[in-house]
Amino acid sequence: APAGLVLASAAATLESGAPAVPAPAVAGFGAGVLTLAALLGGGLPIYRRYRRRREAVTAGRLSGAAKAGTFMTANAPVAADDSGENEVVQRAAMLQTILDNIPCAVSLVNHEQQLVACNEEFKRLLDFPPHLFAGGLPSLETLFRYNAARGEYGPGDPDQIVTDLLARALHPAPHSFERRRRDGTVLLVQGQPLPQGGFVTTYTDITARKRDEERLQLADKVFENSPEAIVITDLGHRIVSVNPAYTEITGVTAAAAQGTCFRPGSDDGEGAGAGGPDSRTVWAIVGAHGSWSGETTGLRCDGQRYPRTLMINGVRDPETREITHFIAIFSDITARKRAEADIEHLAYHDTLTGLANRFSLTARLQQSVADARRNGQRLAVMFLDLDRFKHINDSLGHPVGDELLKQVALRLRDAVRETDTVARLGGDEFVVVLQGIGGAHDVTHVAAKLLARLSAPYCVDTTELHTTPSIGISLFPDDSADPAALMRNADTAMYHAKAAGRAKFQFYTDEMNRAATARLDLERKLRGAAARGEFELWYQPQFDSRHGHLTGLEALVRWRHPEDGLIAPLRFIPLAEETGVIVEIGTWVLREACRQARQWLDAGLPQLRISVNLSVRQLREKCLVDTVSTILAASGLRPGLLELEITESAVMDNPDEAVALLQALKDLGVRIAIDDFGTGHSSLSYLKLFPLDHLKIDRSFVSDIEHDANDAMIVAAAVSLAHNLGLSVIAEGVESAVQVARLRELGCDELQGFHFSRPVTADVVENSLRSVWRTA
Ligand SMILES: Nc1nc2c(ncn2[C@@H]2O[C@H](COP(=O)(O)O[C@H]3[C@@H](O)[C@H](n4cnc5c(=O)[nH]c(N)nc54)O[C@@H]3COP(=O)(O)O)[C@@H](O)[C@H]2O)c(=O)[nH]1
Repeated sequence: APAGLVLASAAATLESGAPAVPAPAVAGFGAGVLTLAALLGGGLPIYRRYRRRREAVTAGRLSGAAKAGTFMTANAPVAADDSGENEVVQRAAMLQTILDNIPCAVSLVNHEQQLVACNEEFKRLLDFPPHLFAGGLPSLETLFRYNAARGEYGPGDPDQIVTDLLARALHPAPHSFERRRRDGTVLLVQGQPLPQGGFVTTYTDITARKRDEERLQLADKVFENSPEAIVITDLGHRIVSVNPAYTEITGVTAAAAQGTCFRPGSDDGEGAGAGGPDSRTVWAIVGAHGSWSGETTGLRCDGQRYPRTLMINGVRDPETREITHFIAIFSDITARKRAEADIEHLAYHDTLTGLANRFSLTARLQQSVADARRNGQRLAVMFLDLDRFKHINDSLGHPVGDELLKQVALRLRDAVRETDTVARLGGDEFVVVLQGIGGAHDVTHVAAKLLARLSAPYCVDTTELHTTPSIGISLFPDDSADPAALMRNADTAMYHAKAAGRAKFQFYTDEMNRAATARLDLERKLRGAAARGEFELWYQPQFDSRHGHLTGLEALVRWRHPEDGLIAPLRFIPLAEETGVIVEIGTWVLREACRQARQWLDAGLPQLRISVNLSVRQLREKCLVDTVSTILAASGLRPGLLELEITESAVMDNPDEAVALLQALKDLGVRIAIDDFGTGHSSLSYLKLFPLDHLKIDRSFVSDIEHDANDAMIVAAAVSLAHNLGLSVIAEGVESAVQVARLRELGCDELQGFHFSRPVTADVVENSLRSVWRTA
């Protein structure tokens, strides 16, 4: 401000002529002309010239605060033309105009913390309501309070905030900071102290700039931290910039990459089959269409190839819309490709052996049949099942079973051509599809080879294992032209190979098909037959060989089907064994035999031993001992009158378990007989351990005993063995008086067979018992 200029709080005071300017403001000035600045209207100082008069105050003129002996001062405006006031006013107006037109908000605060000037932008930008300015320019404190109350300075006690701000404003220092307002706008606040006290402050709306900066920072972060490689090239495809992911994927540093040509395609200098288009093609498409995306094969700096997904776009100048750069984004999809390959492998392969699974076998067989039809060739489907695999799995554990299956898979794969299909359907079932075969003879050759290779011993850990395959074979087009039927027919043939004694291969025939259909029909009827009450128990008497009296009855099941009539056990017992239905049937037999025996006793008929056959499947049932015990208790039959017949092969299959099981049954008080003795491979050491009562010599040794000296010797040896072990011996299948005599001579204790009686119904038994049933 020019020398002698003083700011007054209101021009009106100045122009009133009274003691206008507060003492401090005019201190040091005597009478004469002075220029005073008055704040008018918009808040900007208006400069006016005043002539000051000073008079001594006399007693008669005392007024207001003036005292006698002091001076009274009066200011009168000087005429404009005479003092150059025009120039000052013009400059002031110019200044206000400038303030109103500069693109930021401006405020001027004096040393008394009074807002003395501001522009319209100040009110607008800081969003001050008009009422704040209704009584002229507000004080700094008013503005601070208003702002603090509306949270402009952030959280905290508004009073405290205002106190702090006012204290700071008393000693203004140059400052510059950003203030983010509650509505999200960002102001750059810059303050500058004034030489005469107070300060001027500018407020610039930098919201857009900040947003741009933040966007740039974000873009920078994305660029730096993106897991995808980002490459920026110029129009000549030369690399301008790459991000760290690029270096990570390719092994090429940013410095080394810069200036080199970016190759987005699958470029293979040696012409090896890399996937995707080459770089020239990709750039040509980008040139024509502005962008390209797809999969290509990249090359790392160590020469290793990797699959990648890549996207290239042209970057356009926002104004000219001309492409100035290209940006390529790509990622290494090695892991994804590997996972996809694994998933695909899982979908089409058996996880244990790596062979084709059922799903892919079906697809491949369809394809093979189509090829064979087109080429006029033959094709063979071989269905393989491992004999005794279940036993190995159950007794040695699943890890051993799994290892065995893996070795079988390897042997199968090794034994056939690369073009043939080898699949595992699950469990121990395998299928081999032989393509382009000449005829049945070729297949016989392969089947014999498979039989031999798969029958050779296996070594799992340190255990030597033995298994053999049963193989069923069907031929295209001979047995069927339909892939599903070829599989079914091979399965049927395999079943027949098993039934024919295992370790065999068998071609499919029409008779097999008929038998398989009948078997399926029987199986369907068998399920639930016990619940429907279709079974009957018949009984065959057993006699003392010396005195001829009745010793017991063997209970034998019969199936009376409502449409098919009486079905013999040999037709349905093996099927019931295979399907597991035997457990349901066996339980019914046991319950019915005990009930009937007890009923005969209650009817006053002689006390008799009742024999019931137990199947292998029943022996495997965990609850067998409980079942027998419950049935005995329910019937009220004395346990000693029940004899359980267990075949020799059933106990010798797993003798260690059999010892424990037979002992548990024996502990119930029942008797135990070994059935079909001589047909299995009994170990003497085990026979000793089994808690047996009876040994039943198989009828195959009885049927020819009168002519075959070997049979007689076997029976003699069995009798001797049994007697030495303290067991009694019964011979079954006795059909003639000669056999009776011979068996008596050989020391058999009891006899059973058609010679005495065929199995008969319970009614017949009852009548016979009433008339004392004995041998002649
Ligand atoms: N698990 C069960 N198996 C049972 C049950 N009922 C029977 N079976 C078994 O079915 C097979 C055939 O039995 P079936 O047709 O009843 O034949 C028995 C006798 O009829 C027959 N037999 C008796 N004497 C003679 C004879 O002099 N000659 C001759 N050719 N056959 C004769 O032997 C069968 C009894 O055999 P076994 O049980 O070994 O004593 C048969 O294997 C039965 O075991 C059942 O309820 N559960």
